[in-house]
Amino acid sequence: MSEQAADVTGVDGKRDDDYEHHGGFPKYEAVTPGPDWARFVEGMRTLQDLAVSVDAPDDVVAQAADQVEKLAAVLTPYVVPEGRSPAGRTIELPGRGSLLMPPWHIEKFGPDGVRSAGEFRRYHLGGNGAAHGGTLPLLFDDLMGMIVHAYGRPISRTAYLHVNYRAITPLNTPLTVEGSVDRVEGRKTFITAQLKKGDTLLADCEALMLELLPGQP
Ligand SMILES: CCCCCCCCCCCC(=O)SCCNC(=O)CCNC(=O)[C@H](O)C(C)(C)COP(=O)(O)OP(=O)(O)OC[C@H]1O[C@@H](n2cnc3c(N)ncnc32)[C@H](O)[C@@H]1OP(=O)(O)O
Repeated sequence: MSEQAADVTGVDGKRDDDYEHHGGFPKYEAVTPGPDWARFVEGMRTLQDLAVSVDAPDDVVAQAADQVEKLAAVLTPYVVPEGRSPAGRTIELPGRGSLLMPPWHIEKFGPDGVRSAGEFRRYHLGGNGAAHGGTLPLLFDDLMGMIVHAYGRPISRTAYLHVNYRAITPLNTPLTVEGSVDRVEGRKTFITAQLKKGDTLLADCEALMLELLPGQP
């Protein structure tokens, strides 16, 4: 697994020297894991989809439960502290290789904004074929974190996230989410973003990201 420092170049092209010691936030570095990590994550995503969509006979569920317990036993010895797993740090994988994140891939990442594209899957079902309303703030919040980072701002946390649901967000349909910094006022970074299906606006979001003070968690 190779590690590379995250790009913390600011909008003016200068490195933000405060970046490394802002707040009490752990330092994350992008990684390129071994060849089977992508297959493992995608397999786990398929399992997540199946876990919320099957109605199997008891003996099949028992078989599946046995295998899940065996898999957990294989992996448990390798648990590491936050920031050391490839999950969430594998930039080239959908959802950065984290099962928490919807499996979307980053299409644009820079000081002028971040765009990512992907689909919500069966795992993300809310009701009547639409994505669960809580999955949209998850998508937006993660995007806000990337936008503030790509803009070269010091580590910041979401103070608020205001989501307007404008139309039903379908599953298994290509979508895009894109946002950028509107303005910076001291510790405050104001960001807006939109979720779209083609040209159709599904949801928009405004967030305030607050730069952490030294030692803030
Ligand atoms: C390689 C991969 C990259 C990876 C890059 C990784 C990036 C990580 C991104 C993580 C994003 C997240 O999801 S974070 C998780 C969700 N967020 C959280 O859990 C945050 C919980 N809240 C907090 O910790 C705190 O409230 C803070 C740190 C946000 C703010 O506390 P504070 O520092 O004491 O600030 P405080 O004095 O209250 O406020 C400062 C100023 O902001 C204003 N303010 C504060 N909160 C609000 C609010 N909700 N709405 C309006 N205004 C507000 C105040 O009025 C004040 O304005 P004035 O009087 O100065 O004008």
